[in-house]
Amino acid sequence: VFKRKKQQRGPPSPPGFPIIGNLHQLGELPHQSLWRLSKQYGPVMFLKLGRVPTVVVSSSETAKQALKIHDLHCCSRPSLAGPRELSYNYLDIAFAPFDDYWKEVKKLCVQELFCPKQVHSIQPIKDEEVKKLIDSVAESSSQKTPVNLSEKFLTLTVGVICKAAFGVSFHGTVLNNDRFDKFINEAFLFLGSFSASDFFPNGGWIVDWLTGLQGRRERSVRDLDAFYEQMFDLHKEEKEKGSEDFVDMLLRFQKEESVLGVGKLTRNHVKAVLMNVLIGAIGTSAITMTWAMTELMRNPRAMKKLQTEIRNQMGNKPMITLDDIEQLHYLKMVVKETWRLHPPAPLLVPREVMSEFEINGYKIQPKTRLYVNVYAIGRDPDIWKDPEMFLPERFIDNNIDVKGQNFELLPFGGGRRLCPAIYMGTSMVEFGLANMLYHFDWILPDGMSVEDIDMEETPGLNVSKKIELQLVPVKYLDH
Ligand code: HEM
Repeated sequence: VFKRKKQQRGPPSPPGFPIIGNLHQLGELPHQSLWRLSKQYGPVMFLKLGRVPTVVVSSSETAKQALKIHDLHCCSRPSLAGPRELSYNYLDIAFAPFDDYWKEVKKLCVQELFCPKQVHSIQPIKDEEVKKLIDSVAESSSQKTPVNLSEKFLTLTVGVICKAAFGVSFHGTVLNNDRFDKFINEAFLFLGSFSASDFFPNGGWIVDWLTGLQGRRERSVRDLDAFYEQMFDLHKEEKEKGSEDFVDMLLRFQKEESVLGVGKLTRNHVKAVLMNVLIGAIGTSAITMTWAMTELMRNPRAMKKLQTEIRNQMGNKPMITLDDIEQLHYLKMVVKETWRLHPPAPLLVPREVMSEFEINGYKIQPKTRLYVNVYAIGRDPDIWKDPEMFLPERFIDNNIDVKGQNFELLPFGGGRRLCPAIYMGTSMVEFGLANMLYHFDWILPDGMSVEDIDMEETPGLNVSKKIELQLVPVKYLDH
């Protein structure tokens, strides 16, 4: 009787199979499959993913309960094979369990690495990188050829982040864009893709070994390690004197033993944090800019309104500044609307429950893996009128922001695990978009109509547009 009563108190669960449980229901794009399942089983759902008990919350109310009210019960991270290897055994911020080391290192990075002062200090780097982007797009516009915007946005963020992190440009070095894309894509795959050992902790590694996944993962760790080492060398040899970059800062923390109450930082700590910076910053920002441009192309009214706002603000000035960006209110609404429909991390980063708590009266047990489906929340018709429509104006009369306090819009997550670089990420996205829309008009390649724009997504920790966005730029000549 006791057993039955306890079971009754658990959240509703779709029926599963022995051994694999509900694994087969995840599909290629888990955030979408889980969204569909939540319509049937409700906003708190229990799944057995292989051996792992998992709870998915899919409404703003239940997200608030998890991320705010019960945050302290569930703000650890599960132990996963890819993240473990790429973070040198959890020496990073994003995948480290909730402990003293994580608390100290996150505080340090929030205060020094990702703070507004730092965002302002890297503005000259952004100006330089965006100028390269404008010049290369202008070349395509004179030849009337399409530009691969997914790739261009990635190049922009890689350029900015590498310079900000390592103090050196990697343009023209052995670490050219092609190779870097490959690194990043492989790393993303291993951080997000679910490997057998993540669901079958006792024997899954055999499957990973047999399928070759383990070998690929080890190669990816080796490649990235070699990359950090090369960048450290370049940093030592080439860096001009000047402002402190992320590596300078991390090396300074390494020397100041007293910075961390929990011990001295090693070279591997520095690499693990840099992994978070690279992976955290590059994909997310480029993905957002690409989706925003895609939605604007499908909504010419919003595109026109945004370009008019930017061009009125700029007059004939050649360079967009951070102060200009602050005046672009419609741009900010467009970015929020993009995040509502296309959150780059639609299931955030998985959490692990540390002690028992309840959501909607359902008991959640320690060691349960917890996903917050922010993709489902962004499309919830109880919160958003006409959720499938791209309508930036819906943000005019409300104060909904993305800082983790409005549980209907959570592109950066919330609670103790909130993304520490919201300002840095937002300003990167707004700056890149504003420049592309100020200097160019955009048309679809010959023979393509708005209905042909593809909206398919790629799987992974960060979900991007599957088919790269190709558009033809037309130079705006008023300045
Ligand atoms: C458009 C830009 C960005 C988006 C949408 C984004 C989104 C996110 C999300 C959803 C999480 C997980 C939150 C959770 O589990 O509740 C996260 C965590 C994190 N992000 Fe970002 N991010 C962005 C930019 C950045 C940048 C620029 C950096 C670093 C330079 C960064 C570094 C991190 C780190 C270190 C964490 C781990 C926090 C923790 O576990 O305590 N992110 N981000």
